Amino acid sequence: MVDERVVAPEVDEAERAAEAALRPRRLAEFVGQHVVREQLELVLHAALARGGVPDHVLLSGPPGLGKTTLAMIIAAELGTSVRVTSGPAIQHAGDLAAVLSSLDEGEVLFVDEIHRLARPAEELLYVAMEDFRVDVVVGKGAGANAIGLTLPPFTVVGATTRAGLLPAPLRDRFGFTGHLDFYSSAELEQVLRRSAGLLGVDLADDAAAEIAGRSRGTPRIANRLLRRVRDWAQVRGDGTCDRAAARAALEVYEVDELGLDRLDRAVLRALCVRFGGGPVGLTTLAVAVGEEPETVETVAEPFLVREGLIGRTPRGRVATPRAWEHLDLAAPGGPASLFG
Ligand SMILES: Nc1ncnc2c1ncn2[C@@H]1O[C@H](COP(=O)(O)OP(=O)(O)OP(=O)(O)O)[C@@H](O)[C@H]1O
Repeated sequence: MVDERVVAPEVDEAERAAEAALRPRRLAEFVGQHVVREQLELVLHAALARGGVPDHVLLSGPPGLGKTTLAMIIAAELGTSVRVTSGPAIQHAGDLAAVLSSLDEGEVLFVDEIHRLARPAEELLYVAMEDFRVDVVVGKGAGANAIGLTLPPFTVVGATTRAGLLPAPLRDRFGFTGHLDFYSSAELEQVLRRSAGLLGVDLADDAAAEIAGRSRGTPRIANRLLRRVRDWAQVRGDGTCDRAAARAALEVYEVDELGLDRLDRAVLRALCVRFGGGPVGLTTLAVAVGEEPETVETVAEPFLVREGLIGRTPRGRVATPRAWEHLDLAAPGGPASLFG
């Protein structure tokens, strides 16, 4: 159930290509995130005016909000190319040394999930960021020798969903940190209209609003839902992406008006109906919906908490009045229960 979630904020390899086609290429096309955009624009344009490289950039925020897109945009704005790697892809410090020593002057090195770099690679990286130098070890055992290599200036763009997990020495090497926040519905509508144009989909305004409202503040989810609505319109409808098509398509995928899917609603319903609104412990709640506690905690709960549908207390999870309202149920002790 979890792997196929249409509202998952993560992406798999198959979807990457579809996403790449929808990526804004320049800052001016990047929707929303006004503060980060303006700050970045200053950093980049000042570097361009000086003819040097900008400070290293750290982008933090939940998945699907545009960190990779911004990294590509930074390279484009600087008129340079980008090398892409990620924390988990770098097994040994030597792998990172090889990447660093092959960088051309002014290039951007994008390190996704930078908080997942192994400690030796992390140390190598912050020395390289500070001094544009990397020590390459040649040979093995007693005969091993470290040779210092000077690197041409370059810019690291690091992306992380967990800025707090970055060790201070690495975090401090970033001269600019931008935090990406969830998008408003109006911003997501703008993302959707732009994507629809690129996909050749005729998207009615009310359909854009309908999809945006169910996209959990995340452009990746908005674009994914748009593709599902387009499919529905082609197969079941007459190709028109209007509000009726959007509603029907998203019903097929069990995404409700708030953007909750089947698992989210199962958790909410169990909490309200089976446990009378809680408090109930995570494990008990997970057993009630037939999932692992970790799945409930990492997949369903963050959005339910963010939406103010459930609360976490020291004694367990509790349903808020909004949860009962969303499920169309009368809250215990509420006015409706006096009569029901
Ligand atoms: N501000 C934006 N304007 C337009 N489209 C956007 C914006 N932000 C993200 N997108 C689109 O959303 C999709 C996901 O963006 P991206 O891959 O950059 O997210 P991410 O934060 O790097 O996620 P992850 O960390 O999971 O890789 C892409 O198709 C991208 O084009």
